[in-house]
Amino acid sequence: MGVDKKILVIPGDGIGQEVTAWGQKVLETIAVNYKHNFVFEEGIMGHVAIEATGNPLPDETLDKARKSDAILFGAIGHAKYDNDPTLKVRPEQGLLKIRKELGLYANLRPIKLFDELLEASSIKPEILRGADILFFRELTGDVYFGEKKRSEDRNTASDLMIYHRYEVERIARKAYEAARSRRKKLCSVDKANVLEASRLWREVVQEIAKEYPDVETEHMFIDNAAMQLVKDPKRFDVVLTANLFGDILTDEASQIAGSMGMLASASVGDSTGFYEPIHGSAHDIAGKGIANPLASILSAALMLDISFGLKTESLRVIKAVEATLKQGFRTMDIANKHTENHFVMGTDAMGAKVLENLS
Ligand SMILES: NC(=O)C1=CN([C@@H]2O[C@H](COP(=O)(O)OP(=O)(O)OC[C@H]3O[C@@H](n4cnc5c(N)ncnc54)[C@H](O)[C@@H]3O)[C@@H](O)[C@H]2O)C=CC1
Ligand SMILES: CC(C)CC(=O)C(=O)O
Ligand SMILES: [Mg+2]
Repeated sequence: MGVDKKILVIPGDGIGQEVTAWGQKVLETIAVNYKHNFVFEEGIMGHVAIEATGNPLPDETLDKARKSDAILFGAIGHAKYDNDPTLKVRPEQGLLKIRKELGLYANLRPIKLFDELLEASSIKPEILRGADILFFRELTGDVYFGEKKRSEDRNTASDLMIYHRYEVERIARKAYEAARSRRKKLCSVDKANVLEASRLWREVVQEIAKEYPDVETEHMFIDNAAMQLVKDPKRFDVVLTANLFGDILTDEASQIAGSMGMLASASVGDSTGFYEPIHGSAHDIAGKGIANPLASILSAALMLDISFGLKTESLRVIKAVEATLKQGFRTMDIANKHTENHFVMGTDAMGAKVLENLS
């Protein structure tokens, strides 16, 4: 028996538009192959929404999001805002607001290296082989949501780094539960030697750790973690961290998987699930048709598994990606200059190869 699901697709800006089309096509193909009924709606967010309505997250999009079983998101952002920090209405506000409004406090970012991409990374293969990390990045607190201030003379600015006990408790429990079904190791990353918000974080994680005596807990400072991640990525299993640290560490960790274009994510919490690549709208390559669509396709796989419980279908998508890589097909970001038998192609050709491997 197939399942009925309502999926909201928010392509957003830049390469978000280009790659999300392939995440959606993969979901459509899975629906046909496994006789599910997926109904798709589209919503706008980010720069495109500001241009159309003046609002980076129009009420209509938020409304559709609340009514959906899952959301497939691309990316937001536009060079115009990056180049002019004085602009008050910004694409990123849309993404932050939808995360907060939907209570998406846990952002899962799996870092899994496909063997075929061992040579694509800037890190040595012997350091990378076997690396498999699951990040739990807190997503609705921290400096992203604390009070922002600018003095009247505009010469002083501050962003409040704020955490409440309950926010740390709920994401810590989720991370520990995940660690239990993996290698039973959890590393909590903070800056408790300096920051009061991190001291609360560490205190709460130490308390929650007592509920999970079967999981080995380690606490690490963010600066050390950033170094250890590239020195010896295999030492990590589950990494639990705050919003800002998780944002930065996972971009770094994308090099373990070969490219930003390979990393998918799932944001979960109080209601619907939200699935997106970890990358942004990538102005430098937007509109050129060369972005890697695999992060969006792998985000669709996470949706099938986490929101719909369709593990077989999710694995089918991952296998199709693996098969595509095994056949030597590569987008520019994961091509190895030293290998002759790679076929370097654009977004649409790569997406089409994955679809072929799904059929
Ligand atoms: N979740 C989101 O919507 C995010 C939005 N942004 C926004 O995106 C805009 C650009 O930000 P950046 O700092 O440049 O980060 P970015 O993640 O967009 O790009 C960083 C680098 O990775 C490359 N890259 C990213 N995705 C790729 C893909 N699928 N295939 C091949 N290469 C890929 C880009 O070409 C660029 O060189 C900004 O406006 C920023 O605010 C940034 C990060 C996350
Ligand atoms: C653009 C930010 C709001 C978000 C970000 O960089 C991320 O979620 O990875
Ligand atoms: Mg980021």
